Amino acid sequence: MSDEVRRVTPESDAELAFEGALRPQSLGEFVGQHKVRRQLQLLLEAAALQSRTPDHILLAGPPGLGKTTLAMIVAHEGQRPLRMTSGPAIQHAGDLAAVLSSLVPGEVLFIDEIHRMARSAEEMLYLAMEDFRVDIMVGKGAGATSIPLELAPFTLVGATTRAGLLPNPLRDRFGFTAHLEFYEPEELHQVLVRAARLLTLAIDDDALGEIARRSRGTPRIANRLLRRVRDYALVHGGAADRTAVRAALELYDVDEQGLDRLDRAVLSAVVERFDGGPVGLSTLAVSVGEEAETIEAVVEPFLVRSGLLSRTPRGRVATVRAWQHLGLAPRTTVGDDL
Ligand SMILES: Nc1ncnc2c1ncn2[C@@H]1O[C@H](COP(=O)(O)OP(=O)(O)OP(=O)(O)O)[C@@H](O)[C@H]1O
Repeated sequence: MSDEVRRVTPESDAELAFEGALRPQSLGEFVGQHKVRRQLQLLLEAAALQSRTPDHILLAGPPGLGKTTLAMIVAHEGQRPLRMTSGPAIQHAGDLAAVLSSLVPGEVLFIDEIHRMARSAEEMLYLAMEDFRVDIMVGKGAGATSIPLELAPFTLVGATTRAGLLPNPLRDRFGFTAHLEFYEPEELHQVLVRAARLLTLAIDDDALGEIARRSRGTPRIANRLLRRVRDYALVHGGAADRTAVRAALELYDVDEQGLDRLDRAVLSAVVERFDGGPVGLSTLAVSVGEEAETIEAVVEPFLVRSGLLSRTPRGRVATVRAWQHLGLAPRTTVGDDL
């Protein structure tokens, strides 16, 4: 995985521990995503009333929006054990069989980055999700036989940054798919108020508002910037106020709209090197020295949502707002109306 993918995932063990401490434990504590929360609540309550395992759940959306947190909440609210693994850790059907066959009744199985699981394992998962059964192949060639193995009923919670990459048969086996959206600044403000309280951090409300506005609509980034501002105030011996936020965010290359270095590199490439576009994803990725997957799953969703970039059938196009954001006069040819 590239550096920039890691950039939006936890950066270190310290950050993992920090995230763990701030993770909401219940749907009531989970900020924002109102529709998804109500839908999940209904699904969990219905399952509880019927004393059965909740349907399988697919959580889709950019990194850091709360997919892992929601998986933990599903387990916690239903007082069920949770097993966590990830697509890249399942490279063979046997890896999955080992996990599935050791689940206890009612367990929640969380598979992060489920789109990166091996194809052979995917096929095994279809049957497991539908019938709580797998067929284990024993032997090779003409003598190979399959032995059916009954599984304990479980709830699969899959997370993906790229729902479009999942094969339809897999997608169809989830009883519920939640598309997580970027958070509004007011919602991130609430996330930060809660984090500051849990960390017993003295920081003024204005400063929290400023961090919320510049956190790329992402709770993980909001919490991370809060830490950087805390560090800044600590080292400079001043208050954690709006001035400290501005100075800290400038130091970490976060601009007024919350764009970071890579966001701006992509935007500048489309505008300056490709004259506003359209430009294809792979050409764009090469020109900024980044993996296409990172651009597509991490950078673009936020630029599109911010009204700075458009995806068209012919490629990526910078909007008028993008030119303005970079302090340039918009060109006056095709694409300006986008
Ligand atoms: N709705 C929310 N309310 C409060 N905190 C949140 C919320 N969503 C996420 N967070 C916080 O943001 C951090 C990242 O969340 P989480 O790990 O669930 O994201 P993710 O979508 O699973 O990311 P990835 O795809 O990289 O695994 C956690 O510390 C979590 O506490």
